[in-house]
Amino acid sequence: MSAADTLEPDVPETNDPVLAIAKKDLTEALLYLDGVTVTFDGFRALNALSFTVDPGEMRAIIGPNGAGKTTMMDVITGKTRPDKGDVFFAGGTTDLTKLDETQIATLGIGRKFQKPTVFEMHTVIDNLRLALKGQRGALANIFKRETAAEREKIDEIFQTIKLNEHRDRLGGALSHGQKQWLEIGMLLAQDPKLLLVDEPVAGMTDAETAQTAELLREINANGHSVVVVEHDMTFVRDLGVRVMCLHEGSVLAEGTLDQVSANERVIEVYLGR
Ligand SMILES: Nc1ncnc2c1ncn2[C@@H]1O[C@H](COP(=O)(O)OP(=O)(O)OP(=O)(O)O)[C@@H](O)[C@H]1O
Repeated sequence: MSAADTLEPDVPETNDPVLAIAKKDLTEALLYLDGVTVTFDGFRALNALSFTVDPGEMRAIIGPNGAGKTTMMDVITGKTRPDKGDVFFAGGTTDLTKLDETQIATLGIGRKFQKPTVFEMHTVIDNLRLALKGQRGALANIFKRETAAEREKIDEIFQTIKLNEHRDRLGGALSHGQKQWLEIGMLLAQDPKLLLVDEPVAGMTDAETAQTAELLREINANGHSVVVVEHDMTFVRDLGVRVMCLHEGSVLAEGTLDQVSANERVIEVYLGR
């Protein structure tokens, strides 16, 4: 199915609820995965995976090890090509499976990997400067005077990630949690429409975990859509968002955390373990 086929305006009305949802979501969704299958040596890491993320939505994704969560992020960011299926962005206008990783990042999809990767030998503020100027590349750029707009943007990010008092410390001197927040700030410098965040609170203290939930809620309230993969259920509860449980490469359950946690299959394959 091509994007052009799917967006054909004269698609006849359908009584099939799945098709009806697909039709509605293609024009309204920020992200739309449709029947995405990824096979590694005959093993299906993703199995006809379909879901949507609305503009401005934050979605939590849970599921047992090997459920396909990382592979799903790899497909969205262009690292892995699906064998089958479509991945549309921005109301179905863009088929991400036709783009490479750089093009997808440029479209406004930012990804935070599990481990922090800040520049340890640079100050916190220089890390943000580098992220802001990333498009222009050269490391030497951080020594050039920033524009008023860049300064304003950096101040805005510091407000959000709450590291203002650590501006002049080296990245490497921050705590694990602070490094994670700095890296999220570095992604915000690129103004992503959609932020993919992989297990952000792994290794964090309880206080850092609670602060991370607050940070992501604020980022979401500022208009960024967020997809966050996480195993920590206290954190997922703090996020207070729609939850999707993946299992064997497909959606096993979707709804509020209470609804998903009460699902017998979710308890059997994941929560009850
Ligand atoms: N490059 C690869 N080659 C072969 N198999 C792979 C590859 N990448 C992932 N897999 C397999 O695909 C399945 C899904 O892996 P994936 O990493 O997406 O799961 P996950 O839900 O992110 O798990 P976790 O919670 O442990 O991170 C696993 O069985 C994994 O071993």
